[in-house]
Amino acid sequence: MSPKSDFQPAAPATDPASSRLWIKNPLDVFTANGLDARGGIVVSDGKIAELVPAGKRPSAPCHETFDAGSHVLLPGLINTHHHFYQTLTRAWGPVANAPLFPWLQNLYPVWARLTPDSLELAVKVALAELLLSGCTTAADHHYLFPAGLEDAIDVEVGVVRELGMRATLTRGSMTLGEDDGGLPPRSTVQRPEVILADSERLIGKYHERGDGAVIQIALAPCSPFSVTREIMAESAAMAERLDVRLHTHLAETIDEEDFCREMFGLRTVDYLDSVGWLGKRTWLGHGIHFDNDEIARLGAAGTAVAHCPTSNMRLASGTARVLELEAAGVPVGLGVDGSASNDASNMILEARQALYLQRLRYGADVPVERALGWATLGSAAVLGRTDIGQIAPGMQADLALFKPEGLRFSGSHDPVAALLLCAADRADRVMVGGKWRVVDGQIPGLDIPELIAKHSAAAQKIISG
Ligand SMILES: Nc1nc2[nH]c(O)nc2c(=O)[nH]1
Repeated sequence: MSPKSDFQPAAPATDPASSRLWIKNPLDVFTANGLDARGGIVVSDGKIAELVPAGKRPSAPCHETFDAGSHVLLPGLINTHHHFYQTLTRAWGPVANAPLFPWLQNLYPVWARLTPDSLELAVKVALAELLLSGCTTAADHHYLFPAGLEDAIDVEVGVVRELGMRATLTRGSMTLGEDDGGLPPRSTVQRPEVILADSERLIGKYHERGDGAVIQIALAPCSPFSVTREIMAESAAMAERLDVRLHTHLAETIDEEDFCREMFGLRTVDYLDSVGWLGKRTWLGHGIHFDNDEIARLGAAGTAVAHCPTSNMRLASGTARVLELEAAGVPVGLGVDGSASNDASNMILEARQALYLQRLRYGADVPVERALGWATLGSAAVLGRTDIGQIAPGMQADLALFKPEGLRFSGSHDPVAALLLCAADRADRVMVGGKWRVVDGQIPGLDIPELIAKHSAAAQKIISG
């Protein structure tokens, strides 16, 4: 039976500061902080104005109500690591069974054929998929800038704004080509001065600071085997000067660890330290192969980790030591990783994967709520944000509402646990900054069949050359 709802579709409020929406009496709620919001929450001016305890009403009148009696209410999920462009190369046969290095070596020449149009479609598919899975903020690591696609990040900004999400767009880079002992072909690397100039331009043009930021820019030399030490050090210096975050892949595979030893004579964390990256500004994609001493050093430095369980299983990269990282003080969030190594952009399913992978490592008493915590508050900390990732007064009204209904939920009891244990894969409603961006499981205004048709054609073209 569908719930009774007196929700009015998102017409712009005449006086947004005074308009109050009560998302009322959810079936269940996970606030990520232990606060009681079983009576619902009040949204006003794009933020969470009030939590309503069980059995109570809001402290002041509300102009609208949305009856959430059949919804589980979560903070909007936050994805900390992706490569949006890779939706064009999902489940590609030649690398379906390959580990990271050969996977990359086969894919680089394909990705070198990206164009502004194909990137735009790829980003739209990735973001639409994320949004429909309850994700409200996503970080992307874009590191391919072939001729004609110098404005890749500008293209991404346009799509993020169109879908009404938040994003941390990282200006990736590759400078260490095959000829110099790196992994990527020469055609995919850029000159450092080009990278640095574009990075500074993007920060000046798009980077928003403070609560409610929609677009943030971070600097992201790709990985130890694809960049020079110089671009790592220069990016760190720019990040310090312009006060933005730093992102890279680190400790993803044993091949990478071997590369660092052979190329730099260092283990990965020593390498990170040697280029000025061991600090609070930095979050690392994957972060799997650390020894005890390295975990302690990362924790002391406040360096964060984006845990990407599905990709790590798909590429057989290893299992991140998430509980030990957190115990040492490392902020940990979740990332779906690029769609060529996941191959889904689904944040609620990623939380399930994280739960199960970490249970395999640490035992069945890793709670469901801990995995939801990585996908919300943990991920917010990884991106350096204190205004999202939890349901609390003053936070941005970024929310994901799931309906545990249908065959896969039939017979389930605890609604929050059921989201992960019964494999919820689609949100019914998603709100970003007080605006509904998913309504009844759909993105208003987005023609998904048309998007799939265009995206599939672009995917075919990039593979065919
Ligand atoms: N999982 C991934 N790891 C990477 N390392 C690197 O240099 N690029 C990638 C990537 O795209 N995915």
